Parts: sequence; C-alpha cells; structure tokens
Amino acid sequence: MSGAPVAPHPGPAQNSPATQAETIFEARGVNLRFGGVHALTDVSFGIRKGELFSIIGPNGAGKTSMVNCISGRYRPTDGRVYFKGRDVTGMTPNHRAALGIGRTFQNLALFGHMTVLDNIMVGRHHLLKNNFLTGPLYWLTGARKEELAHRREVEEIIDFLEIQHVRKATAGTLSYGLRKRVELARAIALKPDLILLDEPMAGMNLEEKEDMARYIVDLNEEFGMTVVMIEHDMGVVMDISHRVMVLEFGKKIAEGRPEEVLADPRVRRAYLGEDDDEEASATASPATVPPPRKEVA
Ligand SMILES: Nc1ncnc2c1ncn2[C@@H]1O[C@H](COP(=O)(O)OP(=O)(O)OP(=O)(O)O)[C@@H](O)[C@H]1O
Repeated sequence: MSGAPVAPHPGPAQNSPATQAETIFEARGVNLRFGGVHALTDVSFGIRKGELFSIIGPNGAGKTSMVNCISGRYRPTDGRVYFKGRDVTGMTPNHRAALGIGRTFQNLALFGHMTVLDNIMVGRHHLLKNNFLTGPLYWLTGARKEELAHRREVEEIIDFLEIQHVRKATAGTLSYGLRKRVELARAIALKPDLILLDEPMAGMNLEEKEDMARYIVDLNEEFGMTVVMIEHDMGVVMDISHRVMVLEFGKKIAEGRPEEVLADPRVRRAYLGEDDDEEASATASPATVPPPRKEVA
C-alpha cells in the first residue's frame, strides 16, 4: 500500500535539498504485520527538523512498533521510511545510527557492572577515528588528543544531565530515575540528529518526571536535537511536544499540535475513553489544553 504524502511535509523521495531542510524523517504508507497481527496499518507522517514529536495511543496501539521502524529494528512489511531525504527502509539499525538516529529503550539497557562514565563512553565508539591498528601508536597518531576531546564532550553531557556526583558509581547501584538519566546520556553521547525516547518517564516519581521533562526540552532547544518520544503521561506529552501523533489499533487517528489533538473527538473517544456527551462539554476545555509551544519553522 502506498501512503499519500502528509501535508505539510512534502515527500523527500526525490532527495531534494529543500525537503531535507524541512523534514528530517518521513514514513509513507508503513504497514507492519506479525503473522495475523496488524501492528501498523498504512501509517504516514513527517517529522520536522528541530521538532519535539510525540507518539501516543492506548496499549498495543503500535507506538513501539513505529519507533522500531524508525530505528531499523523492524522493517516495514510494506511502505517506506526516509531519513534526511534518504530511503532507509532496508538499512540496519547500526547503519541508521551512523546516519544520526539514536534511541533509548522502554526497559533499561545499561551495563550494570560498569561505571556511569564507561556506560556513556560505550556509546561513542563509532565516533572514534582511531582504531585497534592506530591505537598502538597512541602518542603519534592523535589518538590521545582524540580521546581527550571525547572525554571532554562526555563530561559536558554529564554536566548537562547533572549526574557528576555518580560518574564513577557502578550503574547497577543507582536509583531507577538516575539510571534512566544515564541511559539518556549514553544516547546523547552518540550525537544523534534524531533521538527516539521510548517512555523516558515510565516508573518515575513526580519530581523525577519534572526533571526528565526539563532535560528533554533542553536537549531539543539547546542541543538542537529532533526528539521523537513515546510517553504515557499525557500531561507531560501535551506540555512539552510541538506536535503529537495518535495511534489506535495500528492506525493513525490524529496528528497535530497538542491542543488540536486534545480537541479531536476521535482522540477523546479512543484514547481518553470519553463518550459523545462528555466530548461536547470537554472539547477545548482551558483546564486540559496547555499553552502551545512555539512551532518549529
Ligand atoms: N515482535 C512482535 N511479535 C508479535 N507481535 C508483536 C511484536 N511486536 C509488537 N507486536 C504486536 O503489535 C501490536 C502493537 O504493539 P506495540 O508494542 O507496538 O504497541 P504499543 O502501542 O507500543 O503498546 P504499549 O503501550 O503496551 O507498549 C500489539 O498487538 C503487539 O502484540
């Protein structure tokens, strides 16, 4: 099935520089089937460079499947995905990571026995120019200088996420909230242009959630990273996202600014579980509609 391009994102199939500047990622008519299960059905959307874009929907709606189609963990059964104007549908996760797609996972994926610092450094190996051949010439080839530069950048990330006090601690000994932060640090260390955050606030208390929300906004605004986030906490999603896409049973039912999505009757029915009477009275209630974040040009 071929999905029509989604306004206002012109399709990048022709790899034109103009579209590359506007749209960093596009999915066209993506279908994903696992035997008889239709995890995704004809999903098309575009993500603009510099945007904080969230994917929401009830359990089993296809959110993780979609993120896996972006990262390359899953290959669509049908349809195409484009990153920076390139068709990446057939590319492996490693190849996509090298092109600039980074991610965190729904469940923590840290090396529990390693220090925080080493966990973060692991993420940067593919950025090192020197390898096991040039390594022995450590002082001659610039390998030392390169390693120092890497360490400096990692220290900046550690400062940014305020985890200096645990940089030498073993990751497995940290609280859940801190481990989530270290995982984010490791993903940022890859210097991705687009970062996929799978439930970054799951299992956190209110204070940890507020901190994480602030880091994500700063990551987006100060580091200039395009962020794609799956998150169940609707309050946070609506507060910090530029745009939101809603999936239900593997189909896209809405896409737009948070206030538009919240006011959409299909979303209220499907996701918030409202019936038609409630819908009329609740639509666009000021109490539920946060002030919009400035749109990405
Ligand atoms: N590897 C897989 N094998 C078989 N079925 C799968 C696989 N991955 C996902 N599915 C199915 O695809 C559908 C969508 O699942 P997915 O995990 O993408 O939803 P989700 O919106 O992320 O759910 P949740 O919020 O519970 O994490 C579900 O019916 C799920 O059981």
